[in-house]
Amino acid sequence: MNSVTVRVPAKVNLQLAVGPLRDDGFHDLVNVFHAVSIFDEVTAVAETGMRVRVEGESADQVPEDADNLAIQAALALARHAGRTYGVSLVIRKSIPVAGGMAGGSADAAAALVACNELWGLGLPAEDLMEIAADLGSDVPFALLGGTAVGTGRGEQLTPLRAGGTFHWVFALADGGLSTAKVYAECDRMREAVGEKVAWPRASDPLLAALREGNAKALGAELANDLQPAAVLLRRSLARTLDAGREHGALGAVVSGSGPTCAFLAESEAHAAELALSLRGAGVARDVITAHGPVPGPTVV
Ligand SMILES: C[C@](O)(CO)[C@H](O)COP(=O)(O)OP(=O)(O)OC[C@H]1O[C@@H](n2ccc(N)nc2=O)[C@H](O)[C@@H]1O
Ligand SMILES: Nc1ncnc2c1ncn2[C@@H]1O[C@H](COP(=O)(O)OP(=O)(O)OP(=O)(O)O)[C@@H](O)[C@H]1O
Repeated sequence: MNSVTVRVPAKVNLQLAVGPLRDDGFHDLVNVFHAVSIFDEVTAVAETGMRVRVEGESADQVPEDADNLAIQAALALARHAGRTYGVSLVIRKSIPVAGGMAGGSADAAAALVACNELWGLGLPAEDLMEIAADLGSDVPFALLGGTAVGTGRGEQLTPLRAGGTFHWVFALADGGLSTAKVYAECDRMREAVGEKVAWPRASDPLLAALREGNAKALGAELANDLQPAAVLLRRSLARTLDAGREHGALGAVVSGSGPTCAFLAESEAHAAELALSLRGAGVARDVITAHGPVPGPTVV
């Protein structure tokens, strides 16, 4: 085989409970991940050396050198296998860049799956998971897909069964937000009010709503501890979230470190209607609909 293409979804965080800052610079989390139907595609072609090219949505904002997470994933996999391998990666982006939807992590997960196949390594999922955790906190979930709760820095995963399909609307913003800066702002805001940071706990009502496939209950439980920091760094998000609520979203939340805002709808038709209203309200660069949960990286 000299070419493998993998399709990989974005994520939204249904609950992001941020605990205390650890000595290693990360925070302990309860992170309820949910993979949604916005996909990047990564094609790996056998070649000597390693290179990456990025096409599509905001491609100019993604590095095409060793900073690209997909190339880092390929290098880490080759190192793990103890051999020198070559690959040329082409990434077709649809997941918003630096949008809080783990686009870079998705590309890294897709590159692991594609290169494992291309190089005929046949490494088991556990090995890929280990490599993924070293690449970034969101990469293990990007490899898993579906719905799962992440603890530790988000890399220790327990899959969850969702009792149905949920329909989403995403409001994309102009420009991204740095994940590290949003976490730092969250710490600063907590310190400023002398908040004692509690150990993060999963929300039982949220997990019940997920199990039951109850969109109304899930909408009411969506929660993100990074949201106040993201809104402070990007004031316009307050208006975007308000617009979604005013137009009938069951729930409105910033996705991860933002600036993408996620709105839960009652049905596919309701999502289409809500998307139309949000476009009309002029509160986003673009508005797209999607559903979840969807499976993780898939060879196409
Ligand atoms: C905001 C989320 O996307 C929610 O899923 C993730 O927590 C971020 O995951 P990620 O982008 O894979 O982040 P990483 O590449 O692992 O870390 C980037 C930076 O985010 C901060 N970070 C990340 C994860 C975590 N549990 N605590 C943190 O404080 C740290 O400053 C870290 O240096
Ligand atoms: N393959 C990639 N796709 C997108 N960004 C990448 C990639 N590789 C490296 N990057 C860099 O990583 C930064 C963050 O990109 P990404 O799209 O993963 O952010 P994010 O969706 O906010 O991440 P998260 O939700 O995991 O915090 C970008 O600004 C870009 O410079």
